[in-house]
Amino acid sequence: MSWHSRARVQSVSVVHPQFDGASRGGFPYMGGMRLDFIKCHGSGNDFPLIDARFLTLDDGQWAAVARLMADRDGPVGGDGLLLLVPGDATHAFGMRMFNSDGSEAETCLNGLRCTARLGFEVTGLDHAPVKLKTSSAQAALAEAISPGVATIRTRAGPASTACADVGLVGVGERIVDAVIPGLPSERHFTGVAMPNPHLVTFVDAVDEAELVALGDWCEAGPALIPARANVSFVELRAGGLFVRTYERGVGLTDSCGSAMAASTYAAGLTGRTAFGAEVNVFNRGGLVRATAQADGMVEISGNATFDYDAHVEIDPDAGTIGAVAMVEERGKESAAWKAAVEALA
Ligand SMILES: N[C@@H](CCC[C@H](N)C(=O)O)C(=O)O
Repeated sequence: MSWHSRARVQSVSVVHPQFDGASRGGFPYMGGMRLDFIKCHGSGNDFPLIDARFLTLDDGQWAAVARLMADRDGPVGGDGLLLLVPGDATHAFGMRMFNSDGSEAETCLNGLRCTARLGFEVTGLDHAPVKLKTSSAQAALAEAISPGVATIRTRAGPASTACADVGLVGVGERIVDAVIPGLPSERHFTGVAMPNPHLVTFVDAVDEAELVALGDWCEAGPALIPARANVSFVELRAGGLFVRTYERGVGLTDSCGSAMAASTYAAGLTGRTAFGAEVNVFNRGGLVRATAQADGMVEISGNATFDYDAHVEIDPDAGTIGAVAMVEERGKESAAWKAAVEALA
């Protein structure tokens, strides 16, 4: 497949010696660093993606980089930051994901497709288990969902409905299609951990103002759900689901992969769709194809589009970011995804 060509592997150069593992720790911090990145998206969920396998920033610095690079009013913008990181004995590589508020998520399934694509490019593999923050997922190159669209299939799970996993406190063992006592909503929700926390409700029509109000309420980290949650309103549509998500640490997004996985699993669990059947999951950014199994495993096929390559000067300690220096626009890929979305409309 043309998109799998190993044409261009990003080299990430760090200008300041403090961020070179060899010289770290003894020098006063005098300035910033140059970070090379790929601006990518999965189903409209967009991120700067950095090959961080050889970088040694600490967690606080990565959180600062995420806030600077994913700031919608800043020079890059995105729903968060993706890092391709080293694997271990059983994973060829790994992924870390920071939300735009700097918090680190357990997973990001739209981001996983993009990160896996880069991981495949730098390792030459075409499938691999990928190490996530607290779990593992499978990823593989897949047949293009539309001409010219780089496509990755992922398998993640098992999804869990245990409140202890979802982070719901004081409401019993599980919430499946039920009112959640203490949540300011009369709707019936299903709590799902993918393993990041999701609250999913099926609605006749998405009311964005209501979704945002509820998402904002969860963002405050109330006693009911102190680690917060991603909240999704889901419509059953001919041929599939339409998912609208307020993401933890981000806000309203064009799409959220783990929310689409959680919604597909919740739809199967509540008999709205059949386990084992492939479902089209539509969102504001396009669509993915998802299959949930009764054992909680969820497979998703979708785009991993690289829009451009660039670099930026950043000083995470001072909280400053410079202008984006464009290296290469990947216009054909962006156009192929645009055409795919238009064909759906
Ligand atoms: N966009 C992601 C999910 C990102 C993490 C989420 N906001 C969280 O904090 O759990 C996806 O595609 O799954």
